[in-house]
Amino acid sequence: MGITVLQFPPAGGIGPERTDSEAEIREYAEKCSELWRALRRPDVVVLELQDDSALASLKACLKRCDSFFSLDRPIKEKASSSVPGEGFSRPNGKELLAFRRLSGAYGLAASDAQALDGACRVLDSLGRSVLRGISRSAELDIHAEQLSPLLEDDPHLRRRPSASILRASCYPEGGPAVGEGGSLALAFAAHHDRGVLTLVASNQPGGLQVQLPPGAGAGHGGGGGEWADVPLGPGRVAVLVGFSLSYALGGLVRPALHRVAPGGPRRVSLAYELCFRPGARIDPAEGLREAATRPAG
Ligand SMILES: O=C(O)CCC(=O)C(=O)O
Ligand SMILES: [Fe+2]
Repeated sequence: MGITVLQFPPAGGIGPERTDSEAEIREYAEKCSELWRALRRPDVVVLELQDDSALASLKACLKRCDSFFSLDRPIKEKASSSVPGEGFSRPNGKELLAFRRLSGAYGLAASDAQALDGACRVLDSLGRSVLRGISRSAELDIHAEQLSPLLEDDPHLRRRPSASILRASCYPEGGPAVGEGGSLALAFAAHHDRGVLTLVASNQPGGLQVQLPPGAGAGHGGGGGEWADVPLGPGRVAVLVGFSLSYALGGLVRPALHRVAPGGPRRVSLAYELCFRPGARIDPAEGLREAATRPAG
């Protein structure tokens, strides 16, 4: 396991729908295979955004979140929600602003809500293009839209809160303070996400880490339990596989164990957990029937 940095989706579009240049289609197909092979190794994929307006939305949203987290506590608490896990909260020693599209504005300033909504759109579309990309890889080769019906339709069309959620987090400098209670360490605890993919962005390069499986480290054949730094920063988005995708693809890709490294500077990040829609029927055997009967190669 390691880190693969990839320019995806390639400049100018999401795929062959947008071009009839053979060279561009070939480049896209190669990127799809690279993406799949990296996730399957398993590596963490760091996407380098080619779309300036997507890059600008994420950067701006991160800056807004940074300002929000710098406000006085009573102002932030106005954005608390009665819905568990949404709005502003302080779970386990970090500060969290969890935003579900169409769930409500959580008492946020309109411009903050707009910035979070914009980041959701960018990361949602990026997640979907990753799913389309891996489906189109020569190795997996299932229909490009096979996973799409399992995702939700635009929440604005359905007029119902999104299943996917954006978590803006602010981690304190230095990590959990000793003596403040054991639960504080949970903000920095290693975990897997349950969704399809989690897309992580931060204007700061450091902080996110993934755990290497046994044997993958730089040491003498060992390496289990070593943590690898995931290089972020403006224009970069890490793609972490969650349990739902692993299940839907019959275990062909594994969920990524990740954490935020304790002991670093104060850090603000966005993590968008792309989820299947509620009630989606996921049948890995059916979904992979064709792929499974094709000779490996
Ligand atoms: O803040 C990060 O870099 C990661 C956050 C995360 O893992 C999560 O919200 O599930
Ligand atoms: Fe996570």
